[in-house]
Amino acid sequence: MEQSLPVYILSGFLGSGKTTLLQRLLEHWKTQGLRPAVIMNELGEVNLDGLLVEQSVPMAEMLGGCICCTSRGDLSTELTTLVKKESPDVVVIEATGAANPLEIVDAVTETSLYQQVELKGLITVVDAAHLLELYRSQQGATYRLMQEQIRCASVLILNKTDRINAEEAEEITAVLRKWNAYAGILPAVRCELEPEALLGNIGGVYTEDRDSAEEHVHNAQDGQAGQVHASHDHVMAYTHYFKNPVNSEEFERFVKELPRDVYRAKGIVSFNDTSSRFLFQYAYREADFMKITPQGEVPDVAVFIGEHFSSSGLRTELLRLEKRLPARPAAVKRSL
Ligand SMILES: Nc1nc2c(ncn2[C@@H]2O[C@H](COP(=O)(O)OP(=O)(O)OP(=O)(O)O)[C@@H](O)[C@H]2O)c(=O)[nH]1
Repeated sequence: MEQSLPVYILSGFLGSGKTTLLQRLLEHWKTQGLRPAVIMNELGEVNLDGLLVEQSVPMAEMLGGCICCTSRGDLSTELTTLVKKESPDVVVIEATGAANPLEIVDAVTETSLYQQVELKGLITVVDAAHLLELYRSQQGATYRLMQEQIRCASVLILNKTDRINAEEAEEITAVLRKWNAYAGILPAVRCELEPEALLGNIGGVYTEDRDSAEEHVHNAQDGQAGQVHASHDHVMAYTHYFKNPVNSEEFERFVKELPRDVYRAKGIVSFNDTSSRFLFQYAYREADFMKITPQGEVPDVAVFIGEHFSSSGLRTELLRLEKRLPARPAAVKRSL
């Protein structure tokens, strides 16, 4: 009998470390002589994470929206096309951090009705510090979405443990165990794990609360609270294309001072005071800048993802940094 194609879903909140893990998994499969392929979904209009994946890896991109919100058929079609065109040995679907994984599970299982694909597991990456903060405040749509991503995982990576202490690690591990009694919990920094240990730890995909999820979806359609599908309809993305380079220090300050409801940002920028271009990352109030020489034509662009933030406010600031708007007048002190 023809062997079925293993498919993994990578889930986890925005900026938790999914792409970091994806890079490790791809590396692992390639050293085993396998041909992995990726389906990447981004809320912004450009695939910046894709730049971090080696060009030889076949990739299908679904940009500008969340796969769990577009029709399931779209993902199913992408998967079918990718399999036919590239004949991979393994496929990873990296969902936007705002996606509800159960919808993606559905799309993959739908594909397996007419293709030899087998959903091997749903890996959820958790930002330990971010979850801990939300758990302590116990509210908000982000909290509910994280909870959902954790509940249906077949293995959980408790990532960014460098940002919490041992007691906090114990506290958050107990929370994960409470929400998901079945999945293995693997603590990590930068998703540094033995891929064998990770893949070996994957049980089946836990969809036992599928019925209650369906119920929630219907509730969402009825406009009631506590929805699953609509759990992230508050999430928005703003994509900014730069026409001019900006000053590196001013830009770093801008990133550092991003409003709190922007919880993820990333982009490629050219500075007028450095020779190289930079890939910048911002996740849960931590920023990272990395020199980059992108292959092919890649514009200078930044994507901001968050809840109900003012995209026009960000745009104005960025235009100022680019000197496309006059600088803000210095605050005038009132003299008595
Ligand atoms: N401190 C710390 N930072 C990390 C760790 N793992 C990843 N990061 C950083 O967190 C940022 C986001 O990591 P990604 O792997 O891009 O996260 P993601 O989940 O793919 O992000 P989205 O695709 O936007 O949802 C990057 O700047 C990483 O370098 C970790 O264990 N500790």
